[in-house]
Amino acid sequence: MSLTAGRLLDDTFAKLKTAGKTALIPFITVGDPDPETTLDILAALEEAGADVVELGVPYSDPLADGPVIQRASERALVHGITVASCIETAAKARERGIRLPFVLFTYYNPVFQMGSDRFFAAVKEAGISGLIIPDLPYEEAEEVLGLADAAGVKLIPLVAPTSSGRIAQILERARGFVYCVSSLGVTGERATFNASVDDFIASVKAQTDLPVAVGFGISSREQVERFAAICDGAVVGSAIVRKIEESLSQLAQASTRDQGLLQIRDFVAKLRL
Ligand SMILES: O=P(O)(O)OC[C@@H](O)[C@@H](O)c1c[nH]c2ccccc12
Repeated sequence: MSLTAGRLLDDTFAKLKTAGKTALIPFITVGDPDPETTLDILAALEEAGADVVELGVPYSDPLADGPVIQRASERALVHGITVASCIETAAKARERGIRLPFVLFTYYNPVFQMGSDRFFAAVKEAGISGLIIPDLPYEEAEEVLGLADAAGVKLIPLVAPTSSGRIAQILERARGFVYCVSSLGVTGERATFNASVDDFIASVKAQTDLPVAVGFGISSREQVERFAAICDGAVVGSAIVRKIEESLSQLAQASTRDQGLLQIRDFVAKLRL
C-alpha cells in the first residue's frame, strides 16, 4: 500500500533522525522562471540531496517575503500561476518520478478564493504531504485543520520568537513538523542570527515531539551546520531562489539550460550535510 502523502513526510523525518541527520528543506516559487523549468529544478533539488521541498504559491501581496522571493513571485505570476496550477505541478513532478515529500506553501487568500473543499480535494489528489499557511486567520484555523487532517495533509505551523505566549496553543494543533522562524522581519539571507534563537528553538523542542525545523535567513553550509546542531531541519529559500534568479539567462536557452540547472543543483548539494 503506498504511503499516504502525510506519512511520507513523517517517514522522511524518522529516517533522518535514525541516521542522525538534519532535513535539508529548500523553498522555491512554483512557476519561477516558468512551470516547465520548475519541474527541472525540482529534479535538480532531489539530485542535490534535498529531503523535503516547500512549493511556494506565488502571491501578489507576499507580506512576509523579502525582495528575492517577491521578484520570484512576480516572475511566476507573469505565467498566470495559480494555487491550482501549483498543486498540478506537484502532481506532474510525481509523474516525472520525483519522490520528495512536497509541502505546499501558500498565503491564505488563494486558498479562500479556490474554496477549501476544492483546495483540499486537489491537494489530496496530488499527493502533497504538508501545508504551510503563514497568515491563516486564527478563527479559520480549527476548520482548516479539520479539512487538512481529513485530506491526510499535515498543517505545519510557523512559530516565531514573538509567538511566545501562544506557542503551547500552536503546538497543540501542530502536524508534520514545527517551523521555527529564526528572526523577526521578512524572508531573506542573513549574515548573522540573534543569539537568542538557540534558546527559542530549544524552548519549542522542549514542548513538542514533532520534528522542529528552522528557516529565515539560512544561506550557507556553515549556517545549516549551525542549526543542524539544535534542530531537525533547515529551510533555505531566498538563497536558492537567488541562485535561480542568477541562472535565468542560462535557463532561458536550450544550449545553456543544463548548465543553469547544474549551478542550482551544485549550490544546494553544498548545503547537504
Ligand atoms: O527565504 P529564507 O530567508 O531562506 O526563508 C525561508 C522562506 O523563504 C520560506 O520558508 C518562506 C517563503 N515565504 C515565507 C513567508 C513566511 C514564512 C516563510 C516563508
